[in-house]
Amino acid sequence: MASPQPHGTSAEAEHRTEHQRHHAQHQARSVADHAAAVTALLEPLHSVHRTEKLPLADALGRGLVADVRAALSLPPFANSQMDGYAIRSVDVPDGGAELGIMPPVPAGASPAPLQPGMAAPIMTGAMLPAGADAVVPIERAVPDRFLPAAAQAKEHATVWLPPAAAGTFVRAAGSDVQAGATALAADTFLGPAQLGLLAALGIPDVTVYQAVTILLVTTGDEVVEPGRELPPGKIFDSNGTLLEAAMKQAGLHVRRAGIATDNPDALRTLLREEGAGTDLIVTTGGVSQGAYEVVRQAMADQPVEFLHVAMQPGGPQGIGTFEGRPFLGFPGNPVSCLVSFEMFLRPVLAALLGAPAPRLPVRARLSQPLTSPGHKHQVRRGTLKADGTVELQGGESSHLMHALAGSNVLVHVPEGVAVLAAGAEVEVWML
Ligand SMILES: Nc1nc2c(c(=O)[nH]1)N[C@H]1C(S)=C(S)[C@@H](COP(=O)(O)OP(=O)(O)OC[C@H]3O[C@@H](n4cnc5c(N)ncnc54)[C@H](O)[C@@H]3O)O[C@H]1N2
Ligand code: MOO
Repeated sequence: MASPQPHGTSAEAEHRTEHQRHHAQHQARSVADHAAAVTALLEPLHSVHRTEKLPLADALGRGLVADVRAALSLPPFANSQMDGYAIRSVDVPDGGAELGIMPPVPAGASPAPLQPGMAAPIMTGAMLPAGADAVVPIERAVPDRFLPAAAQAKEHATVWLPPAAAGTFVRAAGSDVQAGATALAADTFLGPAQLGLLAALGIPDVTVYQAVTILLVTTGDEVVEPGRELPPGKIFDSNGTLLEAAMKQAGLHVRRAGIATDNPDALRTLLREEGAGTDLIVTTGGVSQGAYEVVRQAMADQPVEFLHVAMQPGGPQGIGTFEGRPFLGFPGNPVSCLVSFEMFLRPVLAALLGAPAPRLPVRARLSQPLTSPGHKHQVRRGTLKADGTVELQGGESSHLMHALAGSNVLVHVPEGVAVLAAGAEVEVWML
């Protein structure tokens, strides 16, 4: 957390030194406080006016708007967990018993009640006949094969079965979910398992939050589209592809507007024209202290704040609205902009709209020591191994795209921690 702003009477404030004033102005905002600011900016997206009803398969990766109650129990009826014989457990004493055989019960049938002293051949998933309370798997029966229909049709066909306690290999009605229970809570992320549950409950479509549409603009006179010629002093645009892919993978809709040059008027025109109909503008670059900070310049007359978050990488950030449209200005370094997305945009949208899914935080042990600026939350990149150790990839610098590409986790070193030894436990987020 950021240290509290100095306060006191205005007379006391006047006595503050120039240095103190300068320091207060440049005090970094904590990660939590910036996440709260991003939440406040995007809160309007959490609205009943931004929901839609979709067939299940189209709702993959969205957030559920309201609780879903189970209209039926799952399983809806007691059924067999094995191919075998349905019995009344009291009919088979400890030493086993020879029982008469009733007509078989295939899955999908609604069987007649089980007569006392009889066994019904039953298939996995088939409804247990009334009166039956246990199933003996076919391989424990003698004979251990189902009789052919003709033999079974013969009168007095019998099978020897060992005893089975009541409930053996029976899947009780409602053992998964009870009718009337909350099957899924509002804001649940809808992955395959959640959609599968809705299907199991017989629900064909579901009300979800609309996908967020983002205008993504990368900036910089030095940045060239991949595939073009690379003049001296220029670099290829990696941020555009990196963030577009991250956003798409998170289920967001992305509109790319090419690369904006370091001309603020051109950038304003582009944001105005391309931003129409989008929920959020995200830019990369042009937010720090340089002489040609195009994003800062383009936002000069807009309610946009440029500040420093106590985080490395991803320290310089812009936040506000451009002509009323929510705006986030991520820093230009590739790792910085991805970390900004993972630290702010993904978790804030996940909390507001149930999607995208938040990153899975796990505890891991460092395989080597590290140092971190104690006054910042550091985000390193690493490889989580099967033995629960994490190996850092590359240093802390935010231009290390190759090291990022070799990583599968973000490694968190919280504010206040300056040194960690090999073997120290850290939180990592699975990418
Ligand atoms: N005097 C200061 N200088 C810098 C500070 C600071 O606090 N004081 N902060 C540094 C940090 S930290 C970062 S992060 C960057 C952020 O700078 P900008 O957001 O203004 O970004 P640029 O200057 O435009 O670019 C930074 C870096 O990233 C490269 N870049 C930019 N766009 C792309 C792209 N689309 N694809 C690939 N690489 C890109 C760019 O060439 C620069 O190397 O500022 C530091 N400076
Ligand atoms: O925030 Mo900058 O991202 O440290 O490199």
